[in-house]
Amino acid sequence: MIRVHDLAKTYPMPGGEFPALTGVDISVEAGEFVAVVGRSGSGKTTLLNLLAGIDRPTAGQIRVAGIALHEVPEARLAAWRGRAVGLVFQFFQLLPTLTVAENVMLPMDFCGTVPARRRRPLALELLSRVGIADHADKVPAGLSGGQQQRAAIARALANDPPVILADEPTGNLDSSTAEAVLGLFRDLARAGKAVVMVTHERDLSGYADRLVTLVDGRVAEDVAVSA
Ligand SMILES: Nc1ncnc2c1ncn2[C@@H]1O[C@H](COP(=O)(O)OP(=O)(O)OP(=O)(O)O)[C@@H](O)[C@H]1O
Repeated sequence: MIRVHDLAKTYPMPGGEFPALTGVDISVEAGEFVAVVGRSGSGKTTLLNLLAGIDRPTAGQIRVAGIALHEVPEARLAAWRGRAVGLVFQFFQLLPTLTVAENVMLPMDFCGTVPARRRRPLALELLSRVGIADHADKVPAGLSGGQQQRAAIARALANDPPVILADEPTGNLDSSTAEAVLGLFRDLARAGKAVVMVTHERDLSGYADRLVTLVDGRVAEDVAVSA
């Protein structure tokens, strides 16, 4: 589902180019949950943004959900992303003036893949899947942090994308809520999604399948997580 080969990303800096990623090789299959760890500045968010087609690589190959992101024109990326990738962020990024159900329906409205009359029932189904159907008609501010992250995960699933990318999704949650969210990602992988999560969580056993460690923009380690 994800194939990255010899990927590089440099950022222009006053003194020259800064190499944020160099020679990165990573593969993620459907049904796999891969955690990406590394110190601040090691390139984790840069990698996730490249996988999401939010940013473009400087060099190398990056194939995600059937498309070669290093080749495809920028204009096609937004439509591709809406169907192929579900994004989850540390601070949830729910729209505060919409209800939780309306937030989940937004990607459906944007892509038009779900017929209009099916959107709310599907949003309620997804909210029930993440355990917060009772909160569908509240605005996000009326929910706890963990509940807001569940809502954001439901939104990421709106168009049934094969790939879920999460950037520190537990970074703003207490430890028991964080474990529940990790469990949701594990279950999504078991249901066939390819899940890549940037994280500072230390103990991923029982959740992630693989741990990729970035050091200074390079893959220092790519190992199975022991159960
Ligand atoms: N737009 C940019 N312009 C210049 N340098 C950047 C830009 N974005 C990131 N960088 C640099 O690239 C490196 C990698 O950044 P990145 O945000 O990917 O790291 P990270 O591992 O996600 O860090 P953190 O854990 O703090 O979020 C850092 O040194 C950062 O300063």
